[in-house]
Amino acid sequence: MRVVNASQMKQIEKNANDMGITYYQMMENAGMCVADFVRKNIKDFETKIILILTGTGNNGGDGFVAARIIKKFGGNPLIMMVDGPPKTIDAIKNFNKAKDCGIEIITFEKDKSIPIIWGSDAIIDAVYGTGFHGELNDNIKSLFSAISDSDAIKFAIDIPSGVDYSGEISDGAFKADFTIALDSLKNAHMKENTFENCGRVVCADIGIPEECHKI
Ligand SMILES: NC(=O)C1=CN([C@@H]2O[C@H](COP(=O)(O)OP(=O)(O)OC[C@H]3O[C@@H](n4cnc5c(N)ncnc54)[C@H](OP(=O)(O)O)[C@@H]3O)[C@@H](O)[C@H]2O)[C@@H](O)CC1
Ligand SMILES: [K+]
Repeated sequence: MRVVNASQMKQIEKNANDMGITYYQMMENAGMCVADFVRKNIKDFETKIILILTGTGNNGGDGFVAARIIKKFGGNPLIMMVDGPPKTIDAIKNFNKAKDCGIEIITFEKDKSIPIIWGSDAIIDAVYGTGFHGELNDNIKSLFSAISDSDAIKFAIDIPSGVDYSGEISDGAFKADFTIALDSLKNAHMKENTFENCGRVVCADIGIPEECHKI
């Protein structure tokens, strides 16, 4: 079992990119793994509303890809941007692709968005991954609190938002039933105190060759 910190993960991704597996391709593979895992873990997948919460970084980018592939699989994705529009190049490209394939994309608004939470059968957290630091803002805390009270099945991409890669948990962090760690486990997945946030952790192969892990 491989466990890495955030800078080691960045180096592994850089090694892969240098070998020709681009960051964009890794994001595509990550979103595919998430969509496939979600499809296999939701009963009557095609009939369910799947809400994807996205942030502004590459974790959000993975979420845009997952939404597009969920739709391709015959599912019903709805994207909610909780921190504004994407800012990284690859996430912007995947935001545009999600929009172009007709997925509804809405912006989180405190109070107004809560009924959407109640109407969702599954929720995918693609707000923050290894780039998270500090504390969650109050709007996101209130959103995650409503989600914790809902019956939706909850998935986190890479790391539950509000937990940093080392395992520090900020107040109000996302509580997942499943966390899909990308390529390698991070220190956060190994800490006993993060169990309530991570739920069951699975590690997804996002196409990074074995030799890229020699760091
Ligand atoms: N590298 C790759 O090629 C691949 C990476 N992959 C994926 O990317 C993820 C890492 O992506 P990432 O580095 O873009 O960081 P991410 O976690 O999306 O968040 C950054 C944003 O959040 C913001 N922010 C942070 N804390 C905050 C706070 N408390 N409150 C508010 N905002 C806060 C932060 O702001 P800033 O720190 O710049 O001020 C920035 O805007 C990784 O986990 C995996 O899922 C895969 O696609 C495979 C290929
Ligand atoms: K996340």
